[in-house]
Amino acid sequence: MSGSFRCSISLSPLHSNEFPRIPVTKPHIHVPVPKPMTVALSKVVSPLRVAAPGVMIEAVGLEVDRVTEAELKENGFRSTRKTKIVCTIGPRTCEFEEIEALAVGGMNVARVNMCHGTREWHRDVIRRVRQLNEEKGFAVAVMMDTEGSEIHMDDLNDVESTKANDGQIWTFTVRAVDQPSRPERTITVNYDGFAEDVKVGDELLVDGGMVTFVVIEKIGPDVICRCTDPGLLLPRANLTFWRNGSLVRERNAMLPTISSKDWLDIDFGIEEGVDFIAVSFVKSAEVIKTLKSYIIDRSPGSQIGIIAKIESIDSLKNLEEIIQVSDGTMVARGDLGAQIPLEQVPSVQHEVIQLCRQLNKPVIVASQLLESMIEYPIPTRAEVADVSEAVGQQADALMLSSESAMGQYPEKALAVLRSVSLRIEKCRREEKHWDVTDLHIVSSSKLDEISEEICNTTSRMANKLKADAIFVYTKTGQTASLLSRNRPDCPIFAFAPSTSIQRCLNLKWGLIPFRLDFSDDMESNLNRTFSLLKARAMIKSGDLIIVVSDVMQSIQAIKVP
Ligand SMILES: Nc1ncnc2c1ncn2[C@@H]1O[C@H](COP(=O)(O)OP(=O)(O)O)[C@@H](O)[C@H]1O
Ligand SMILES: C=C(OP(=O)(O)O)C(=O)O
Ligand SMILES: [K+]
Ligand SMILES: [Mg+2]
Repeated sequence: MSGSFRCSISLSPLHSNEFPRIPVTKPHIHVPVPKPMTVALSKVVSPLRVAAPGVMIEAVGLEVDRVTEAELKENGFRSTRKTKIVCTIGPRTCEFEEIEALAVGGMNVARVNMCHGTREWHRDVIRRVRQLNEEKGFAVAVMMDTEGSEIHMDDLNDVESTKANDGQIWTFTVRAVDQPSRPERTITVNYDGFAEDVKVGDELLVDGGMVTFVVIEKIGPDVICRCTDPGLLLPRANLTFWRNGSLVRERNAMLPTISSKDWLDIDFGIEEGVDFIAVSFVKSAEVIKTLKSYIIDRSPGSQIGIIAKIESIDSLKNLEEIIQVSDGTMVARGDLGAQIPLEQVPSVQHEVIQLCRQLNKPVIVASQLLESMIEYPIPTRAEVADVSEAVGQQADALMLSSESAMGQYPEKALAVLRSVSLRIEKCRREEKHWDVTDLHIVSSSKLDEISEEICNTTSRMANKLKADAIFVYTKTGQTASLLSRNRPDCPIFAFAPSTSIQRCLNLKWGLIPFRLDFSDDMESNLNRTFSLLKARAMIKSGDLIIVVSDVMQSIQAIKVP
C-alpha cells in the first residue's frame, strides 16, 4: 500500500479578520493510506432560497432534530443537554401523539421490548416513529430489545398481576397447562429443564426478590413451593433460584442467548430497519459476533448497531471482550440485580461505564431510575441522586422502562431526566473535570491513532479556548464518536451523510447529529454549513468553532464570519 497522508493543524479565520491566519504547525507525515476517501454526494432536495436580503443559500440537505435545535436556541451552546435519553414505548405511549410528546420532551431513542406485545404492535410503533421523523423533523432512533431466553413465568392469561400470600403453596410447572382450565396457584415456566435444575430447599426469586418462595417438593415436572416473601406476581416475571446464598447456574446457563423466537424478532427488526438491536442476557462476545455476521449477510451495508445488555452474571467475566465487539452497552440493572447481590450493582455500573469510555463505545444506564414515577408525579430524592450519579459518571444515555411504557407520568419522568442531566452536566463543567489524558489509545492502526490524537487535541483546545462548538464532518461517525469520548465542554455538531448514521450518533454523549451532504473541499463545506446554520439562527457571527473532519486530517479554529 502506498500513498501520502496530510496532517495540517491550522488556525484559519475563514473570512474573519479578528483571527489572523496563523498556521500552528503544518507537518507532512507520510503514512500509508489504505484507500482514498471519497464522498458520495447524494440527492439535492430543493433549489436555492433567499436566507437574508441579498444572500442566496442552498436550502438543502441540513437535517437536525428540531427539539435539539430549539434547545440550542433557547439555552445556548453550553446548556444544551449532553446526556441522551432512551424511552421504552409501551401501552401508555404507543399512539402517534404520545410518541410525539416524548420526542418533544427530548427522547433521543425509542425502545421496543420484544418481551411484550405482538410483532404487529411493534411494527406500528416503529412506523409511527419513522413517520414522526419524516413529517415533523425529529431524528429519533429506534432500538429493538430481544426477549432472550432466561427463565420466566408465563403471561398469567394476560391478567395484570396476581397476589401470592405468605405461606401459600404454589406450583411451578413445565407441563403444558391448558390456560383457561389452569388450576389455581399454578404458574407455567418457559424452560423445560427447570424442574431438573432446582432442588428441595432452593429459594425461588421472582423479579429478583419482589416475591420469594422456597422449594418444598418436586413431583415430576411440578415444583411445589411455599411463599416466604409475599407480593405481586407480574406477567412474564423473571425467575432465578438460589442455593446457599449463590445463584444456581446449571443447565439453565446453557440456554441460548438468542432463542429461536429472538431470531424471528431480529429478522423483523432488520426488515423494519431499526437502528439498534439490544441483545438481552449476553454471556460472551461470541453471540455478538454471530449476530453481526448474520446481519451483514441478511442486509449488506446495514448500519444496525448491536447493543450488548449487561444483565447476566456470566457476562461479568467477559466484560471487556463483549464491549469491544459491540457497538454499545446497556447496564440492565433490573435483571442484573436479580443475578448478583444488589450491593454489587453500582460497582458493575461504574466499571462498565469506565470500560465503555476507554473502548469508545456508548453506554446506557437502565432500569428503575425513576421507578416511583410509575405511580407518582414526582420522584423520590434517592431516585434523583441515582440519576445524578449516572450523569456524573458521564454515561452516554439514561433509559426509562416502565416509567414511560406503562406509568402514569411518562412526560414528567422524561422532564426529570432532562433537568437533572442539565444540572449535573453544568456542575461537572464548573468543577473542571478534564481527564482526556487518562484515556488510552484505542486505535489499532497508525492512521486511526492520528485521528484519535487529533480528536483528543481538538477537545482539549475547545475547552481551553472556551469554544462555542466543535464541528465534525464524518462519513462513518467514527471521528464524531472519538470526540464524544472526550466529553468536551461544548456541544459537538456532527455532520454525517446519511440519516441512519445521524440517528445512530443520537445515542452518543454530547453529539448533535446533522444530516448533510458534504464534499472533499473543506472550505466549501464550511462556508455552506455556516450559511445554513446562520440562516436557522443556530450559530452567529463571532462564535468560535473548532473544526475537524475525517475528509482531511486537520484542526481549524474559526470565528464564524
Ligand atoms: N409492548 C408492550 N406491550 C405491553 N406491555 C408492555 C410493552 N412494553 C412494555 N410493557 C410493560 O411495561 C413494563 C416495563 O417495560 P420493560 O422494562 O421494557 O419490561 P420488563 O418489565 O419485562 O423488563 C413491562 O413489564 C410491561 O408491563
Ligand atoms: C433493561 C433491562 O432489560 P428488560 O427490561 O428487557 O428486562 C433490565 O433488565 O434492566
Ligand atoms: K428484553
Ligand atoms: Mg432485562
